[in-house]
Amino acid sequence: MSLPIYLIGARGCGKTTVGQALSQALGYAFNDTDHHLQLTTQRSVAEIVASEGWESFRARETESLRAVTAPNTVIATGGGMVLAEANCRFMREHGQVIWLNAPSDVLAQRLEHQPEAAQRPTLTGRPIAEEMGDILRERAPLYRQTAHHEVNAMQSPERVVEQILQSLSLARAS
Ligand SMILES: Nc1ncnc2c1ncn2[C@@H]1O[C@H](COP(=O)(O)OP(=O)(O)OP(=O)(O)O)[C@@H](O)[C@H]1O
Ligand SMILES: O=C(O)C1=C[C@@H](O)[C@@H](O)[C@H](O)C1
Ligand SMILES: [Mg+2]
Repeated sequence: MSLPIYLIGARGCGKTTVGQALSQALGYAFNDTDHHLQLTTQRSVAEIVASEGWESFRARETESLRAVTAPNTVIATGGGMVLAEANCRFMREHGQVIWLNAPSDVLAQRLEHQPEAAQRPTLTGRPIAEEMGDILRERAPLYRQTAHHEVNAMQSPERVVEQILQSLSLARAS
């Protein structure tokens, strides 16, 4: 039995895309806190935020994190999972945490190409490039502190998977 692997990072860094590929490479299950929340509530992120507000969404995502945590599972987390210190502690204590790091202009470009507005309602009300700059300034220290390993998420998803596998086996050897 192996510990879960949590992928953390800002919107658009590839947690869902890379997480699915990583789970296949390892023969692990895959789960995603945003998808879990959608399935259990039958509502999108935008709908939950519109009816209950961000604070309620954040409480629900903490529950999702706990619900999807299982051995031999790759878990893609919501971009704001690190905002609650208890979530950061929980992930570090229960598994290996990987930060997929990419600069805000790359993230903004990906999100402009594939906005998925139901999954990603605006966080600040500002244009996407500015929003991602603000969000990364606020959250980069949290991603950095929480992660056991940081991986450059500007590479192809296949390459990101390889780098994660490398970090994990290096970690096991040390
Ligand atoms: N390494 C990559 N290179 C190029 N494009 C990528 C890469 N990873 C993801 N993408 C693209 O970026 C977009 C966002 O990816 P994805 O949904 O996996 O991000 P996410 O981190 O799960 O975002 P969220 O926090 O909103 O769930 C998608 O269109 C995806 O195809
Ligand atoms: O960055 C964020 O705060 C978010 C990212 C998404 O994964 C969703 O969890 C939600 O849209 C909030
Ligand atoms: Mg995702």
